[in-house]
Amino acid sequence: MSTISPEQFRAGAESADWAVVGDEAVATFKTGDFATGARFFAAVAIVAESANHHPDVEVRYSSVTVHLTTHSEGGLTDADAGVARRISDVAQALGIHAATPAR
Ligand SMILES: C[C@H](O)[C@H](O)[C@H]1CNC2=NC(N)=NC(=O)C2=N1
Repeated sequence: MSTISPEQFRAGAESADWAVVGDEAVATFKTGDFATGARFFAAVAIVAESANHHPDVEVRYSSVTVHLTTHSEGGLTDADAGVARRISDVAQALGIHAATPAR
């Protein structure tokens, strides 16, 4: 699997939640409290396991930040775009909004 451009990632992720920063895509979800963050992380983990593609996740009291990259390729791939789309879908289903990424 070869790496993709930021534009290709954004097209695949189909969501404005994500910013491309260097070799990774990052989104911060405003969960509001720790219990919601834990529930959201559990849903992210299910997505990651089913895709066999795992993000780095920071769970904080009122937000969860998700970092996606393909370690084996050293950059963004279609796997990252696909997992990003599914994570954004899960957030929407849980009523969780992303912070507007810095462009
Ligand atoms: C053996 C296993 O399939 C690989 O280690 C997978 C697991 N999850 C992964 N996740 C991410 N983000 N990058 C990878 O290269 C990767 N590789």
